[in-house]
Amino acid sequence: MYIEIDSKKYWVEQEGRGEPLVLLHGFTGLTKTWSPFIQQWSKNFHVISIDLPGHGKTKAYEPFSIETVCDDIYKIMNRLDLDNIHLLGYSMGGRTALSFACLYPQCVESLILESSSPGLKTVDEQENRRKWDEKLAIKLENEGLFSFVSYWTNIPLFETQKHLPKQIQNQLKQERLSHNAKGLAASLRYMGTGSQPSWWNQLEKLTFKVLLITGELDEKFTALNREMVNLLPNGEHQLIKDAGHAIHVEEPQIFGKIVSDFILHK
Ligand SMILES: C=C(O[C@H]1C=C[C@H](C(=O)CCC(=O)O)[C@@H](C(=O)O)[C@@H]1O)C(=O)O
Repeated sequence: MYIEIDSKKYWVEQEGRGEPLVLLHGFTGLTKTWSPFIQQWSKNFHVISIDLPGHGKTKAYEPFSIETVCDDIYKIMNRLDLDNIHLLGYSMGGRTALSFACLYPQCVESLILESSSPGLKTVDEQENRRKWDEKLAIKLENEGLFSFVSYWTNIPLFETQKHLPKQIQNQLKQERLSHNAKGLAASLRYMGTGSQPSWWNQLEKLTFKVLLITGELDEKFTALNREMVNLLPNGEHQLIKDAGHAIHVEEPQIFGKIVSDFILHK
């Protein structure tokens, strides 16, 4: 279904009954990212998946920011009459979920972050990252989606995905190719890692349960999350053996159970 927020149209999918579990995909992902888990999770939860701006069926091309997207998610929650949500985000979706949790902590029952971060600590790091994301956005606009997806699929962060069955790799590639260059470029410019606030100093204020999940082969985000968990009053970090950045793709059985058990307090 579409939910109109001001001039934007957010694509939102819902399944199941119970406590609300809101799912936010990563860069180049979409609601379909979560398809393998919906049947399992919707047995116990009211699962809500949202296409973030620049992705999937959501139509929101004017300038936005991670803060304005969080404001929109808050409005979507109100439209759906949702109270305290369990919020799960992967990578960019995790940065968005953590941003929402810092801006609207009263709305969050629990937070699950897969391979994500609170942003960059210094202004220099943010500026340098904005330049990197801008170069990527220009690459997208100049070379087109197919060329960008070929590049993106081959960045070192996703090296572990090369060991996945070809069918899974192709499915991922088709998901990335289902977008358009303009939307992904907007996402890089307006919701890139360098464009968001740093939430590092807010982590200690988050009193609800927070589960951090990283793959042991994803050294960068595992190191970041080891630092994050020490700042969270009610946090835990699960390290997934032999997995890289996209644990939900590489170890779906383990990932699906970890999320269910965490929310059900098992
Ligand atoms: C390459 C880096 O940053 C990117 C890595 C992951 C994020 C993401 O959402 C990727 C999802 C996917 O393609 O599976 C992305 C983001 O957070 O926006 C980052 O740009 C890095 O080394 O930080």
